[in-house]
Amino acid sequence: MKKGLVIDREAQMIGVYLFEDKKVYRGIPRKKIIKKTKIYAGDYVLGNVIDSETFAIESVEERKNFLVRPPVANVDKVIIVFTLKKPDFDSFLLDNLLVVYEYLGAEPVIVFNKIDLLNDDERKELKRWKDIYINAGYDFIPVSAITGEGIDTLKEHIKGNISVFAGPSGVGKSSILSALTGIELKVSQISEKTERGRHTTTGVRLYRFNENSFIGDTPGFSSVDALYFMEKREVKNYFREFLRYRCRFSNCTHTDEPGCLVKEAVKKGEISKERYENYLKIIGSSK
Ligand SMILES: Nc1nc2c(ncn2[C@@H]2O[C@H](COP(=O)(O)OP(=O)(O)OP(=O)(O)O)[C@@H](O)[C@H]2O)c(=O)[nH]1
Ligand SMILES: [Zn+2]
Repeated sequence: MKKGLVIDREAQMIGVYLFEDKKVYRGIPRKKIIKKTKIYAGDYVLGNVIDSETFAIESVEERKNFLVRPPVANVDKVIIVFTLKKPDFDSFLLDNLLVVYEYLGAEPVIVFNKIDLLNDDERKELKRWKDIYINAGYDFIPVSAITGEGIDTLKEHIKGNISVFAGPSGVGKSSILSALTGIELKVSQISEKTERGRHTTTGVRLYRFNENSFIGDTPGFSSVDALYFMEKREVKNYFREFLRYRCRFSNCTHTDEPGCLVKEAVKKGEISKERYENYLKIIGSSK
C-alpha cells in the first residue's frame, strides 16, 4: 500500500498527494471507510493506485489533531498573522488566538507582516513586541509579503509541515501564501472571501511548496474568544511563560492569591505587563 496526504477536499472531491509518486490522484474511499470516518484535508491515508488517476483509500491514519476552523487534520503549525499598522496591532486578539490554537494542539508561529511600511520608531515598537513574545516562548517572524523580507525565514519554520493561516482581515494572509508558494490566488478562490458572495464553501486545499511542506488556503479564526473553548481556570495553562512559575497554591489563578509567583514576575518585569493584563481580560478579571 502507498501513503498519501489528502490535499484537496470539497464536496465529493478528494485529492490525494502520493509521496512516492509525487503526484495527485482522485481518492475513492472504500465503503468500509465511509462508514467509519469522514475524510478531511490533512488526513494521511493508505491505499492502492487503481489507474493513472485513481487511488483507492483503504484506511485513514489516526489524527494528531483536528482544527475545526479551517477543517484540517494533522495541523503542525498555525501561522498567526498580524501587522503593527494597516490594520493596527491588537495584542488582546493575538493572545486569544495563541491560547486557542495551543489548546487545539497546533503550534503557533507569530508573523508580523507589512514591515516595509514601518519607520524607525515603528521598527523599535515592533522589536519591543518581538522581545515580549520571544520571551514568552513563541516564534516571532517579521516579514513583508511585498518585498519578500523574512519570507525565507518563515519557510524554514514551516518546512516539512502542514500549516494554516489565522489572523484578522487585511493583514496579508493571502499575500504571504502567494509569496510562499508562488501561487497567485484569485480573490474568489479564498473561501472566506467567497462566503460573502456565495453559499458555504467548506472546501480546503493544501498547497505544496519546498518539497513536502503544505499550507492551507482557507484561513482559520480572524477573531476568537478563548472562553468559547475552555473554562476560565484552564486559560492560565496556555500562557506559556506562566508555566515556568510554581506558585504557593498549585491551582493559583494568578489573580489575588498570596505567594503568587506569576504576579511577582510581572512586577519584576520577567513577564510582560501586556500579556498579564490580557490574561486578566480573557478571564474577565478587571484588575
Ligand atoms: N505594504 C504592504 N502591503 C501588503 C503586504 N502584504 C499584503 N499587503 C496588502 O494588504 C492588503 C490585504 O492583503 P490580503 O493578502 O488580501 O490580506 P488577507 O489577510 O488575506 O485579508 P482577508 O482575506 O480579508 O483575510 C492588500 O491590499 C495587500 O496588497 C505587505 O507586506 N506590505
Ligand atoms: Zn500564581
